[in-house]
Amino acid sequence: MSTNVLLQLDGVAKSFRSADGAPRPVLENIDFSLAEGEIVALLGKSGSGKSTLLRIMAGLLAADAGTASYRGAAVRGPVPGIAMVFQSFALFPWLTVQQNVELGLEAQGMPPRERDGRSGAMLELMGLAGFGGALPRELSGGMRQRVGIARALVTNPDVLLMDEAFSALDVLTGETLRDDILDLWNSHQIPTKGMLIVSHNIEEAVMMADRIIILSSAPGRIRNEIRISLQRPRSADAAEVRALVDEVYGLMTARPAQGAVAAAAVHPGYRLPRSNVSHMAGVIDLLAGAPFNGRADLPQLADQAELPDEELFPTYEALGLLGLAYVEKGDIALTPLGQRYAAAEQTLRQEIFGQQLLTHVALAGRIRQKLEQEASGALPEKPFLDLLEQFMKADEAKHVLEVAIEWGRYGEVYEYDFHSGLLKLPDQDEE
Ligand SMILES: Nc1ncnc2c1ncn2[C@@H]1O[C@H](COP(=O)(O)OP(=O)(O)OP(=O)(O)O)[C@@H](O)[C@H]1O
Repeated sequence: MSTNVLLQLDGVAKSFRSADGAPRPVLENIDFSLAEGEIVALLGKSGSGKSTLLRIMAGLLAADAGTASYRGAAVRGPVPGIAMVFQSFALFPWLTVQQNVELGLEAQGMPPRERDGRSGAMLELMGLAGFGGALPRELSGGMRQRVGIARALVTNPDVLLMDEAFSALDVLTGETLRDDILDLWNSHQIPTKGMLIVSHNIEEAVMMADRIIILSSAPGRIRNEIRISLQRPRSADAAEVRALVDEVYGLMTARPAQGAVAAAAVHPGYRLPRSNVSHMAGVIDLLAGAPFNGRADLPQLADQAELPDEELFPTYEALGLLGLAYVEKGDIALTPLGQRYAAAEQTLRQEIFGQQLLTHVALAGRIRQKLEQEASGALPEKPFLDLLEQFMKADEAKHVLEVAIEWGRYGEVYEYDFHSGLLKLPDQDEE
């Protein structure tokens, strides 16, 4: 591998303002480089700043501190040699496939005939021959993302940045597209020299990357780096691949204060993981039963759970927060309380859950306390949203409150009226 550096970040930091105007650090002290010949995957929890980092690299966003450079020159805006593929495809619906693909070439001032030749060749390479005249809505999700990738690659970028490019697609379509891109890369049919991919999918990262970087959250910092020296193409079933998936699982789910001892209450502005109660109960039941009997290797559990990593990680985190299970060295195990939950019938399950929620999730405790202080036992959700917006964007605050409401209703800690948007103490009369 050549040591020519394509992208480099030195001491990069970025904050966004929260609703009350206070800066909220999202990235801190990031040193990173992407060399020629490398594919690097960036993993991290939702909100750890992966997209922000990619946008800084692409010149779409300025860092507050530190520098971003491309081939030694500071990045101060979009750079012609760097192309990006988005999860949402980001196609113009009123333009044909070919017109979408040619956008970047047009911006470069390329004459129509040359554009036509280039886009035609790229459409063919991406398996889209014959679809140039179609509109995006006439295509399947997988085909649309092929257009997104063709649009990025048609400019012959030196560096390709992919932000969860496959996660909106069904598993098989995503894997096929990923393999196609790796084929193009391995066979040098594209001139791209380096790729940086953001993913939620550990297997995808292990299958593609020469290096995996794991970001910690709030603020995002580089927490781990794993080098992978396996030849591509790799087989998902190869023992080395499985071992790496295991290792990365372990690193991703490691919490600083973990173990059988339940964690302290998380801050009221903590981004509660988006896990629903049925996923949590499902994972507990799976873990408690045979063959796991209380402890499982994470990838094995993932196989059995039939849920994608995006759903499982928040669930592991939620179970950890609530002291029902913990993750350790690539395994997940039930705590004694988690065992009790697994053995209990519904009412006791809800009681255990509610108690843990009040003890370990400060937001739930706060809601309950404020409701108890109200003569009517009811409050609008607004003050709680305002509280959360001190720590996160409005749409995230809404999601976090939704999680707290779902968990609180299950644990019978408080009620929520979807019509009035009022939080209430549980109806005592029904007991
Ligand atoms: N323009 C913005 N204004 C305010 N806050 C922002 C902005 N863009 C991102 N953030 C916040 O920065 C944090 C990191 O966001 P980012 O999208 O980079 O995370 P991510 O790791 O890519 O998350 P995900 O995996 O969910 O896509 C989040 O808390 C997000 O709300």
